[in-house]
Amino acid sequence: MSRTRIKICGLTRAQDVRAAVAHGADAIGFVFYASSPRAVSIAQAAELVALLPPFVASVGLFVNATADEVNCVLERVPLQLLQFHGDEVEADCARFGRPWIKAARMRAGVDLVEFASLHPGASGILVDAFVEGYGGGGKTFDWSLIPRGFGRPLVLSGGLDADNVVDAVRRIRPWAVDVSSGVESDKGIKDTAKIAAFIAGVRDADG
Ligand SMILES: O=C(O)c1ccccc1N[C@@H]1O[C@H](COP(=O)(O)O)[C@@H](O)[C@H]1O
Repeated sequence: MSRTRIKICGLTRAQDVRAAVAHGADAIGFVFYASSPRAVSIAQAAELVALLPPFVASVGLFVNATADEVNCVLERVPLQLLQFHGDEVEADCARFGRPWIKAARMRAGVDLVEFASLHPGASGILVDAFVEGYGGGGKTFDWSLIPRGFGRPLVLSGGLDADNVVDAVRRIRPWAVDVSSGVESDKGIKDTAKIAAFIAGVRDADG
């Protein structure tokens, strides 16, 4: 069984980037959504991305951004993966020539297979709880909405933390997990001990 990849999202400080990398994160997410308390400026993101060593991916999170807004970020920040977390359709996501993932906001009635079929070019489908403000709400959802044998790389997110991630990984066996609130002491401020415990939990579940 392959190792579950780990993305830590919503970083705003150099020490948090260093901590996530030191504890073994595979990817670091930067939020380019002005309404988020974790939003970073282009200049701030460029400085933080420069701290990443080889083989730790930089991910840019966007919510209903215009092409100009995304291109403006891409001109200054070397992002390896784009995460679209709003109401974007396939064409909105595919126009930048970069690998991308698409978030599904999960609640009763969402058909994940149908959702995924509408985003054939996505490298993976991220599942998050349906919350006001599009994401980063620290809220779990009913994991039984994820069909068995989903067939696309699945990124599990939404209210994960060190306490529930072991069970989540054992039950769902996602390609990757993504966490923001569950490793914070305050919005946008990560807690090194929580990052360490979260990553240890994933490794424990991987066995
Ligand atoms: O982090 C945010 O502020 C954010 C804002 C808007 C959309 C998505 C956002 N974050 C993503 O939300 C999920 C779940 O986060 P949490 O662990 O429940 O806080 C995750 O994929 C973040 O990347």
